[in-house]
Amino acid sequence: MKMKFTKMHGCGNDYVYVDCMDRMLPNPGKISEFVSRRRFGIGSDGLICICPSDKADFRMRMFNADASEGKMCGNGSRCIAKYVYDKGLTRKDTITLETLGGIKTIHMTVEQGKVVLAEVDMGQAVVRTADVPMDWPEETCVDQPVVFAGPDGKGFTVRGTAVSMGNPHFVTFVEDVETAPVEAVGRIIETSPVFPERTNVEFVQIVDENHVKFRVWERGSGETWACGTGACAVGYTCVTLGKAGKRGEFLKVEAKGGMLQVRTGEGDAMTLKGPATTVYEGEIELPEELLEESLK
Ligand SMILES: N[C@H](CCC[C@H](N)C(=O)O)C(=O)O
Repeated sequence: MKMKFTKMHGCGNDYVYVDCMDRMLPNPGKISEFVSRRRFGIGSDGLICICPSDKADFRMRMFNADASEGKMCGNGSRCIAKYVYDKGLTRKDTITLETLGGIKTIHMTVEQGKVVLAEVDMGQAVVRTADVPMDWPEETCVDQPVVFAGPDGKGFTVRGTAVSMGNPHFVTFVEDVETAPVEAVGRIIETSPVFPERTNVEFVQIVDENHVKFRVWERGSGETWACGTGACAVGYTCVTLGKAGKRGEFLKVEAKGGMLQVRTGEGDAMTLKGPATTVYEGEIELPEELLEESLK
């Protein structure tokens, strides 16, 4: 089967986008794993399917590079807005998007007929550990020392905050993101039994009161160059702990691949703003085995 796709990214968080308005892909998780391979595939952080919805204008299904399905994707939502507007699937410059993490509203900035910037109402940041989910004795884990098991079996402590943005995040502060042990520590935290559904992990450096930098280890995809839900978890944590930013104002949250802006509003309602970029369109032949597996 040949699959048409569009390669898009938000601050370097790149996905393969497929129009599934008429028909959902068979075995999308496996296709995500296949196309995501950096050297043997198209190369991406995962696969995003644009589907019809009976609750919103469109529906997003997003798959990580390891085939697992994600509940919400901030950068993906912005790119979907660009996709549907630029391709004429909608004429509205504000759309609603159904995700496994709830219905999100996206406002677009259009220049010369194309979307250049999109702002997403990301919903509420939630710190109840039962909702993250996190296996933790307290109702919340805000700036708490958490013990994880190292590869040698010995425990080590990371101070952090567990936040759900529809998907789980663990936010920790570091002196310098360049030298932060993103892969070594990120992988351990991602797969620790402390997070029964695994977690995304953000390493944050304060630059000044209006600007922070972060690197992210994503559940199911490894280190990515940006993460929209992660940026919101970072923005929320910075404002709540008084480390940077002000409630009701945008904070610059800089990812490895570019600048995102995050606002923590009334009732912890989060807003994410940033660019969305189309790289190229293509067509790929999918091996029959991939598709056959879906019939089992
Ligand atoms: N990159 C995405 C999040 C992917 C989430 C995924 N890694 C998971 O929670 O399983 C974002 O922009 O929000």
